[in-house]
Amino acid sequence: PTLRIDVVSIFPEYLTPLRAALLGRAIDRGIISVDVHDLRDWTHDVHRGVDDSPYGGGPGMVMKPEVWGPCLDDVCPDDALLVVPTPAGVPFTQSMAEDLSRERHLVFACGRYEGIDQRVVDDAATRTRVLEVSIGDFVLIGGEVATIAMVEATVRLIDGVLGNAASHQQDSFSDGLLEGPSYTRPEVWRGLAVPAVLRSGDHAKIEKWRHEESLQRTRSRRPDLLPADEPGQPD
Ligand SMILES: Nc1nc2cc(Br)ccc2s1
Repeated sequence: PTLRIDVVSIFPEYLTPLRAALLGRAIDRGIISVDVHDLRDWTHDVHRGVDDSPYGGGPGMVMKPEVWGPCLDDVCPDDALLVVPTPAGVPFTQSMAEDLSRERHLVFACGRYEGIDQRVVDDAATRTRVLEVSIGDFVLIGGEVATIAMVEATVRLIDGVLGNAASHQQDSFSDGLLEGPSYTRPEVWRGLAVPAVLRSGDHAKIEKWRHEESLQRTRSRRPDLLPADEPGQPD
């Protein structure tokens, strides 16, 4: 395949959405491969324990290095890129998705609890490239949903995955602004009409109107995305 994806989780069934719809088709067509591993297969004890209390005290549990280490030894070769979703990670962006889509082999380590013993990442970093990545300023229960989001954002960029109808060429962040409103038939729905300009056939006017809508929406929802020369920049 163009891209090999391995995911490690204590809830492998959480990753089944990766086999549905367009991503499932990409697997069937051999564009990508997705293998999910149950971290508990690398436990040693009869209780298949994966976590323990945190040194220094505090709430919650930490995932054991003695389980994660051998797992990544088997699942993550040195030439792969290890991606560790965590609220404490660098922000995941479209640009990072583009970088990941050019990789040959991605390994996602899904943590739960308060996270994975830091020495697992530190040890892996002596052999391979490691990215600790956040998908947003909110805390999930584990890294699985973040992994699904990052895989979807990454795989859709690989040639052949999206039909050309759903091309990613005009992605909403392509000009750095938020996408404005979209409309389709009927022309009037529940008394609401489609903006007349969109039915004018005047493509220059339509393009101008759409850019203005994008700017207006970006000013109101994401002033941080505004280019320096646009009014409305946060101080
Ligand atoms: N936004 C995110 N929240 C979490 C929580 C855990 Br627990 C593991 C990974 C992530 S990524």
